[in-house]
Amino acid sequence: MLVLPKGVRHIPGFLDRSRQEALVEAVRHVVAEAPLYVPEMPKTGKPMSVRMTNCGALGWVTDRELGYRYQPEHPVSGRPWPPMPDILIDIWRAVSGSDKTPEACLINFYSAEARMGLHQDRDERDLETAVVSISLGDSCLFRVGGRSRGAQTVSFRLESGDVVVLGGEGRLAFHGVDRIYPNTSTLLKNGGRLNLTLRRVNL
Ligand SMILES: O=C(O)CCC(=O)C(=O)O
Ligand SMILES: [Fe+2]
Repeated sequence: MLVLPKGVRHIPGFLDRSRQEALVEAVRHVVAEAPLYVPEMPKTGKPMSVRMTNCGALGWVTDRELGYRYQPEHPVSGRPWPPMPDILIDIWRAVSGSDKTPEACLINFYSAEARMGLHQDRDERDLETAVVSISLGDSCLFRVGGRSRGAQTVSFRLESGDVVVLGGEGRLAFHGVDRIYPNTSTLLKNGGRLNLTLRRVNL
């Protein structure tokens, strides 16, 4: 049996197909207002392999000059992020264990070749409230470990409709996406994987 690090919760199949479809529709509206863009790593300017956008009051962005941060506007269009759809707030209420409302939803789009290296989510002022992560579309191999980079990690598949909660001792767990499994879902017409992470940013 797979033992997850303390505070890391995997909820397989949390969203049924019709809620997944509703969420994809909501993401389409967000992306129409706030297009996916290619984020750059701090200092090197190396492009990340995922494309990103956000909804909610604040969005997580990165570029060479200013690095990782939250800001209220899209870095390319300069416009405010679209509001957070109610369906996301409902999911947050159901699983986050927090009375506060999420301020940020980062939307990551992974094509077949995209990955995300092992990292901690620590650009928030609030490092206590859980991070809630929703997977849609193609499956991926997700890896999660402890609070130090060198700690042992476990890997498992995330499928469309799964939710992962990083809370409590798991809030600062290192995690990443090692690979996408192409053509494993029919949810997104053109394939790929969407990941939505809901976060509280300010205390
Ligand atoms: O795609 C995922 O499942 C994880 C995304 C992630 O870790 C992040 O956006 O910080
Ligand atoms: Fe993360």
